[in-house]
Amino acid sequence: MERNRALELVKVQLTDKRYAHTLGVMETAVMLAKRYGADVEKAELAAIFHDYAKFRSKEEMKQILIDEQEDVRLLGFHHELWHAPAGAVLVRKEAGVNDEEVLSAIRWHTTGRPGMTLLEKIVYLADYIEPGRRFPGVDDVRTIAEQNLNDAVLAAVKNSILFLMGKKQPVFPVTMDTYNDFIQNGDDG
Ligand SMILES: Nc1ncnc2c1ncn2[C@@H]1O[C@H](COP(=O)(O)OP(=O)(O)O)[C@@H](O)[C@H]1O
Ligand SMILES: [Fe+2]
Repeated sequence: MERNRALELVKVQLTDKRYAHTLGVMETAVMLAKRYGADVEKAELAAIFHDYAKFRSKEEMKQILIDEQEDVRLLGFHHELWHAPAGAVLVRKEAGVNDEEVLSAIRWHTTGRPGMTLLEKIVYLADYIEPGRRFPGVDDVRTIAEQNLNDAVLAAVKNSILFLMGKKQPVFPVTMDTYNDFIQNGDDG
């Protein structure tokens, strides 16, 4: 799908602020794809659509997760986690995107997963470091992202886990599994 068409489809789904974030993720994902040899067009498309379902109702997202037999553990965690897998489903159904690599990068952009693909890492990291993001540690991750993709994704995963723990919030186990995967498998992860 052409970039402007994708942006048009996404813009109406989002608030202005979230759309601005999306543009930041798009630019960052394209930059990272060029740097690390990923498919630039797929990275751009996945980034544009990554938060497509962000403002859907809890009820709609929950029903999608049940219908599509997504990981049932998600239902026991914060609904913020639901927009990523629900988004992958809706982007296929409503926007007609059928590229599994693109859909998978949307699906895993919030939690990460063990054995992340290059495209999944790029979208996950772009979401974390896009220029509009301001949280403790993000500049360190930006610096690492200039050198080593796996190290940068690991740093982002670690920061996210520590951030949630700092607020005494539950951590979805797949993110812990992602952390362990990077630690145990290093550059193969
Ligand atoms: N493993 C996790 N367990 C629980 N909550 C998480 C986990 N990972 C991310 N979150 C929370 O989910 C929310 C959405 O994350 P994300 O999709 O990365 O950002 P965005 O707000 O840009 O959509 C964030 O508030 C984050 O704190
Ligand atoms: Fe998101």
